[in-house]
Amino acid sequence: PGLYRHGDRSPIKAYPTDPYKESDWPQGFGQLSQEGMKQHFELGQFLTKRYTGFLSEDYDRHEIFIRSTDVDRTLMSAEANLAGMFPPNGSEVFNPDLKWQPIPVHTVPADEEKLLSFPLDDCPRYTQLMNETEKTDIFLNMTETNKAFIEMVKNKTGLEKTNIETIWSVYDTLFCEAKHGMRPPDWVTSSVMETLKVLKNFGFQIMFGVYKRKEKCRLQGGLLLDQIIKNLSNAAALDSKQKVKMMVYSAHDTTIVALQEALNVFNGLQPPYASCHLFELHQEENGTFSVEMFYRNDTNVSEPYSVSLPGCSQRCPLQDFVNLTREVIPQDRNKECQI
Ligand SMILES: CCCNC(=O)[C@H](O)[C@@H](O)C(=O)O
Repeated sequence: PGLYRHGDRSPIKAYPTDPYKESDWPQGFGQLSQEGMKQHFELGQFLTKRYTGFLSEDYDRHEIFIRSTDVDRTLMSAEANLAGMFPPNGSEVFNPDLKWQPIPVHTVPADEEKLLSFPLDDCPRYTQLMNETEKTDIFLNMTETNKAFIEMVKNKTGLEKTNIETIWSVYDTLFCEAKHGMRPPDWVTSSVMETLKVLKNFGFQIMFGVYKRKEKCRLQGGLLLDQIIKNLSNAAALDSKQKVKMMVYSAHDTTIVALQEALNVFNGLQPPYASCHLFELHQEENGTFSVEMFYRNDTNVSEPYSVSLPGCSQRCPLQDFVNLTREVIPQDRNKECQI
């Protein structure tokens, strides 16, 4: 299975005093840019190259299944990714002037999405854990230390309330504008961006970690990890009818963070555009199965980073992988969410 974040996009929104408005973006807010399309086309080429010999050269609908959140930027990222993975050759060409073939991208309506959108907002116990997180020393120190800075951002941006979450949004908007050559207002110096970045990453760290990580993960990313483990176990089952060799999930930065915190391998940084977490199931000589994980978060290096589950070797026996992750897999999430 592979999980990736969509590619480069326009900001989700503007802050009140932002000189740039939705009309300054070719497709408006929250939309995949051509840079984002290229990023996923390239990731698709990487995946096909990496799995040459495992996946058939030609697209085979029995071998790969793609699911995306029902959001334009993730649906379009998956389409660009598949254009990179499976350009048609020979008999697959349906239009000689077009090196592209349609490949299904599955999804579910946003209000029914429970696998790929995090944090899920249907869990009172998780809300309680987040309220408790905001009372921890580490959170209070972070907000106290940056009190004047947050106040300055509030005044400059015209935001009614500023907290760690809304700071994420200001950083995101300024980051997207800078990436697309839009000059920031004078108050946005490089040190302001650096502090915003630290606070933004802190926002990701507290989302599923820092305080009661395991319980937060049981209620959030553990749902996705449970599904991935089921995919791996089915593939390893002797009588495996499952022909699907690769499950691909097209999602968001918070999806990757939720999953990586459940695995206790999160590096504390927002996953970059088109970053990709890979699980590979390998069969050993003796017939047993092992899981290897990789995280491709830097396209300047040719190979993705190996990622080890804490307490297990990089090539982790499937049974150990299941045992070591059991504590973040919810047994009865509805019950665990009640307060
Ligand atoms: C409220 C906006 C939430 N942000 C998103 O959905 C983005 O896709 C974000 O998750 C990302 O990966 O950029």
